[in-house]
Amino acid sequence: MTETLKGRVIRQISGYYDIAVGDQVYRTRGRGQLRQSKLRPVVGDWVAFTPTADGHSDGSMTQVLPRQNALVRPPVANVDAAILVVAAVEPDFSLNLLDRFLVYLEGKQIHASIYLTKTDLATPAQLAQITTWLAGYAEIGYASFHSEPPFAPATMAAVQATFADKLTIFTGQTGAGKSTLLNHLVPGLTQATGAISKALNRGKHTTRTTELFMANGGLVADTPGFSSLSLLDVELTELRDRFPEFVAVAGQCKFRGCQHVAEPACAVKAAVAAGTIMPSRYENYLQFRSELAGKRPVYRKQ
Ligand SMILES: Nc1nc2c(ncn2[C@@H]2O[C@H](COP(=O)(O)OP(=O)(O)OP(=O)(O)O)[C@@H](O)[C@H]2O)c(=O)[nH]1
Ligand SMILES: [Zn+2]
Repeated sequence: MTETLKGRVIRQISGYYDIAVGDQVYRTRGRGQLRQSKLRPVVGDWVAFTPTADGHSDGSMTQVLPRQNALVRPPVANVDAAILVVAAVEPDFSLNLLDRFLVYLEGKQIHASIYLTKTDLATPAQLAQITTWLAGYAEIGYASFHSEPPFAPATMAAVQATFADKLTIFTGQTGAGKSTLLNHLVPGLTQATGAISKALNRGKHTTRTTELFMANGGLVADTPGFSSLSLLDVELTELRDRFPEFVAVAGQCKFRGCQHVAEPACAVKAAVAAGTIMPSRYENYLQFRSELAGKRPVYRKQ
């Protein structure tokens, strides 16, 4: 009788699931009752499985354990942390897009850190403006990193130090520099990816999805394919809860259900007027609200 082990799906490829238990990786297939259950395993899932006697090939996965959270595009479960990669220029820095990503991640109970790329391409004036903004985000609780010149060892070490015992995703706009940054943070990552694809590609069609990499005692994932259109996945009345600095003062609003829009004696509006909440955050809140109000309730049917 083989024992049942618990591990974490780090890669899904051509019908196989690679499961990490510490540093050891087991290749498994989903089995009977798992196939019947509706819950399909994704990377990041904690699962139960029985390895074969040699421990390395064709074990069977029997159970997907409950998830703490799950991203849909791309599918990743049990995400602890996110590094939101934003470029200073090319593509242009956008507070609106930054807030959109943060709102999305807050919905998954993920408080992101921000990494500013392409500092070498920005003018000193642009950099000064952006770092002032980022100081405002740090006060909300969104720490940020940036490096001049790019990828300085001290900055890389500071980011790597956040990885331990966590699953961290790298997300952000296409072209912001996620993959480039990850290659600096996880040396050998490109080669490892190539080696895995080659080992599995026995002349058959190979499907690859997001993959988790072991780094500094944790797991990291690149997440390509995020579209800004899909980021506002929230009910209109719940949007306010995704702005931590609003939540922090909302207890002082006169009305319990205050949406911080037209209500009198609103502590959020008072804080914006006093300069303790960034005006751009409040403006983006209002803009997201009007976008959500204009949406047809396609998700509310069931
Ligand atoms: N000058 C400069 N170029 C950079 C920097 N970071 C990334 N790039 C370049 O920006 C381009 C896009 O970088 P990627 O790492 O592919 O961006 P990505 O976010 O992974 O993009 P997607 O895979 O499309 O989501 C590449 O040509 C990189 O070489 C930087 O700090 N400075
Ligand atoms: Zn209010």
